[in-house]
Amino acid sequence: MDRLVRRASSVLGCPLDSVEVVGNGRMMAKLSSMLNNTSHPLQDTLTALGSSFSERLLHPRCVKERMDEDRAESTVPSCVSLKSDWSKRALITFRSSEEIERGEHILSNWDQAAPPGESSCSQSGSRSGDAEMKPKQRSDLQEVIEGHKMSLKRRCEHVTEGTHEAGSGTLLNKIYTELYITEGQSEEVDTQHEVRQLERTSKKNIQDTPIKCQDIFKVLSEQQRHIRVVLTNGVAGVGKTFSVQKFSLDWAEGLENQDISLVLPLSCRELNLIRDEQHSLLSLLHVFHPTLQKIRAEDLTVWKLLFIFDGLDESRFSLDFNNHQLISDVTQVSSVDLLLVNLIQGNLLPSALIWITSRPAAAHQIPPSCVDRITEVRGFTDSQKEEYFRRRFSDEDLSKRIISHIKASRSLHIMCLIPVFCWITAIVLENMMTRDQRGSCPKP
Ligand SMILES: Nc1ncnc2c1ncn2[C@@H]1O[C@H](COP(=O)(O)OP(=O)(O)OP(=O)(O)O)[C@@H](O)[C@H]1O
Repeated sequence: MDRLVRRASSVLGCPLDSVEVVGNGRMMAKLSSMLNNTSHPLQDTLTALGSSFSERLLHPRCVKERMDEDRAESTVPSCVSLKSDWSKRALITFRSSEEIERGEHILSNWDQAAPPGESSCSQSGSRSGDAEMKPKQRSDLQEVIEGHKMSLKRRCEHVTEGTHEAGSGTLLNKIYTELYITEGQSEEVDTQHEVRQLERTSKKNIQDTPIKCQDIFKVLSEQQRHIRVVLTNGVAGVGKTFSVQKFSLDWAEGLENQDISLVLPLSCRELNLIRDEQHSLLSLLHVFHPTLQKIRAEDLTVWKLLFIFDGLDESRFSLDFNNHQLISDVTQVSSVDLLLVNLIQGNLLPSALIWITSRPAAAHQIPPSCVDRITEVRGFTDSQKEEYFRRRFSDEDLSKRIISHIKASRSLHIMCLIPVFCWITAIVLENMMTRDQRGSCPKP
């Protein structure tokens, strides 16, 4: 760190005892190695971190002016903060997650630009203590991510349907059938008979924009901005939890959304169990994802996280988005509903992605101003229904018979729009068609 201070003081043109650099450990290691690289001045890289940042930090004259200005205003700027003996020391702080993230990004690009096998440290001929820490830290973090992926894979690869014991069920990938999901949602309140409602839902509207489950956080057109919060609606049994499970499994298996560092599913029903407890966001993660015990508060601010709150309709929390205490520190202990509100509003971990699933009647709990994309799980199209039964039964003849039986019954065919009805139908018809009960098979 001394070495870093010495180099910073010479680049900033300030006396040695007037500079102190504090911040995220990984960032420090990076800065340290940059400073050792004389061919890559600090100014260039820090300038890229943003104008307000660079104005305050970079130009020695600005630093001096800011020191005087800030002393006069006695306010603490976002990047250069003052200690009580400010007249003597400039404290350079990487405080907000955005600054750190932007810095990390730029610095890692810079790392990649270096000739292979030639780190900034090796160019200077020596390694600082901080820089030596870096690979170790990085591999520790990578280990945590890999451990979490393995644990999530174990949790998601088997599905439990009906009254099966948890974990005893079938492989998700064997029975998972693609669902029809659209961007936006149907707004009208339906007063029709349920079967009629389903019939109408099953007819595709030309204005519906289909979206794949794995793409819900992707910017898909030029008009769209960064998608931080996604709210997915869908009626009972339509496949919201299955979608969450498939999304998580694909991530854990390294197939989709690999730009996300950690996918963190949290079932609202399970969150209810700690409704009366006090937690910090960090301790809450430790409770539901014990493999993450090793992660530290600063890791949460630099990683790209995705929190999934599945089944908002089952939540017993009262989420008050208008009148609440502000929480921005992942170690601050508070009630769980406060943590949820601050996370969803972006006060806590502003760069974290949030996915909430809900039955339509409960979705209004999230203010539209917090939501960047609404999607709706609509169930199975006709071809997806058939695909479902083909996947479910390895006996091709049986699946053919079941499909033609369903097609022959208008109401059964319509009801199979909802996957849970497909499951019930599959169980009942398999039982009737495979046992010697053909005579009692329900007539279409
Ligand atoms: N994509 C799918 N592929 C195969 N089966 C599915 C799929 N989606 C749902 N199912 C079947 O439907 C059942 C209900 O699905 P799921 O639990 O995901 O519904 P949900 O929308 O979360 O319902 P709820 O609102 O009641 O929680 C599953 O147990 C499974 O049998």
